[in-house]
Amino acid sequence: MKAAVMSDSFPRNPGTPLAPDWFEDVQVNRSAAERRAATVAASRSVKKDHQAAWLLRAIQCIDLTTLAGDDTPGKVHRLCAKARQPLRPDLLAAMGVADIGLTTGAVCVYPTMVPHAVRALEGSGIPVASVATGFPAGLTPLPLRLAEIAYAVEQGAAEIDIVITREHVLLGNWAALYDEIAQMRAACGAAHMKAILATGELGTLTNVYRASMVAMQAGADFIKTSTGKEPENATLPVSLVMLRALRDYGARTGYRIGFKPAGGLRTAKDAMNWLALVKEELGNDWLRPDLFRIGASSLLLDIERQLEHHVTGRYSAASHHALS
Ligand SMILES: O=C[C@H](O)COP(=O)(O)O
Repeated sequence: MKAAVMSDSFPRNPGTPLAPDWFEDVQVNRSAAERRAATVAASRSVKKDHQAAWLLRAIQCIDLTTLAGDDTPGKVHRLCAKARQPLRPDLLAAMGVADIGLTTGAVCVYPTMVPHAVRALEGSGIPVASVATGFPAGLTPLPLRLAEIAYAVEQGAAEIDIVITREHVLLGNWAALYDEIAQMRAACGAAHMKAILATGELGTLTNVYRASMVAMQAGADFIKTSTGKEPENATLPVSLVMLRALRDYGARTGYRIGFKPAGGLRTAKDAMNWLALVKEELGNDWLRPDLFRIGASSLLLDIERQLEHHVTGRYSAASHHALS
């Protein structure tokens, strides 16, 4: 099946041999990370038109997601229609951006929903991302997890969001973690791989740094915080640690890795905080869909309401908006 692909505007991370000396001595100080994250959120002062421009950028970076047990082809079709046209044409016109072809960064679904999403997005250039590898817990045998990746790719997914075995991190079994992620990367082939660390289940920020580094050494194209199903999802301190890890990896190897916070990001203010954090840590260059995604099922709804308020001076009820 023909599918959109993530643009390869820079060389893809090939990975490195496992190098524990890049991370074993690292100890992350939680209160320092929390202080720094709070400073970035508090110092953010983007207003009016500038804020609208940032929210449009956030939309371009959303992986518009549905990962629910009651997903149906119809629901996926509606989600894809929203991905093609995330904002009402009158709002786009009022902001002077009717001609930019605004879409979300991708649509993210379960493997059996991939063909429906590929069909609904045909011709749009919007890639389909599929979770795989026994999402969300990842506790199925490795051959089945690899076969699931192959299935999703075969159905047309251009991006695969894998989950890691948390046990390997909690036991410090870096070789096992590296080996499974490297095999997953091989199974992805040309599809880009986002490695979900499920940071809410890794115990410490030091583990978050170490797991991030192993995932990148094993060839991850993106590192992603959460599945949206853990008790603690994306947080700013966790994201800060992951951004530092990918900055360190880039300094050592020259490769650029993408970052995807996901889970619990629901408000325009959340989107602004994460954009500000990425900008502060990595610069404006990183605020583009091939290096930054926000995984979210309901964030678009609030961004749409805020932009409507920006244009009209009024808020509409959430129920007036199509599925976001
Ligand atoms: O990968 C994306 C997440 O599953 C979305 O989580 P959310 O439903 O909390 O936005």
